[in-house]
Amino acid sequence: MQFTKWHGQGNDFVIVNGFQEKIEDYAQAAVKICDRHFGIGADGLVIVGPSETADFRMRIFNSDGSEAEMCGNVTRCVARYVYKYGLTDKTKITLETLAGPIKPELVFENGVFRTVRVDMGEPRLKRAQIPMIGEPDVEAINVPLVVNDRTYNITCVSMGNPHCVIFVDDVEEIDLPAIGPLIENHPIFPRKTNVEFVQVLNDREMRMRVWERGAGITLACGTGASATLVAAVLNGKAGRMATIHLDGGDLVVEWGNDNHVYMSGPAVEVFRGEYLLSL
Ligand SMILES: N[C@H](CCC[C@H](N)C(=O)O)C(=O)O
Repeated sequence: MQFTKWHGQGNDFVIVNGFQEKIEDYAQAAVKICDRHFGIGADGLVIVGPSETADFRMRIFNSDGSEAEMCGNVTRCVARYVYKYGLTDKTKITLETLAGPIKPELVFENGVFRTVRVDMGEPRLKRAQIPMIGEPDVEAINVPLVVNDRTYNITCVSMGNPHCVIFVDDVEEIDLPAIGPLIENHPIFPRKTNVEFVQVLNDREMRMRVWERGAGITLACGTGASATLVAAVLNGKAGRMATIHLDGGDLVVEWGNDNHVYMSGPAVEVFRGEYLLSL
């Protein structure tokens, strides 16, 4: 199976051309391919294939085999991938995802590629939309969640996938491997959740570390950065545009007056190759 390996600020993915490659069991393939010792190694497997409603359909599988509704970092990589490999000559594309249509745009300056800006769509804030248990039409903004006798004030935002955002004084003090999975798998989240710990530096900058649903600690999370900005605005902690400093690099996120969230950042192809194991 031919593949190409990309990353968005260190959040890395194997991208497969679904027009050419046929994979029987995506979940099983994701676990094998994402294994960093017995496989290629990645945070996720992404298949780009035909769509009846958009330019392409993008399916995202976490390294544990679970399918995610959306992934921000790989959306930037897919936009560059389809353009670079001649699957399209458009610089503004629409991707069909389980989170709805997502619109990345390749930004060039004087003919030189600069960045990818993604229309991530609108944030969903009602508990039923996250999803999380509780009054379905009520939002969860700065509400308490008790985990191991410690209370965390959480703000939940869906970007098509669920995010639990927690503001803290010092993100470096957070024992992410210990607390991340407890919140990811908390019974209040029927489809689990991604978990973001955020330290506000000023009203235009935040530091964020993430425990991702189905993948654990990653170096960056595009939907998580988007959810972080929205949560910060809702809590009066930042303006509607900010730089999110992640372990793997920075992402710039803006919550537009059209209620769409826009995320900008790089996309890098690291290598391409042929995967030989039977899937
Ligand atoms: N683990 C996430 C999917 C990948 C999201 C992240 N890598 C991003 O860049 O948005 C989930 O299960 O919702």
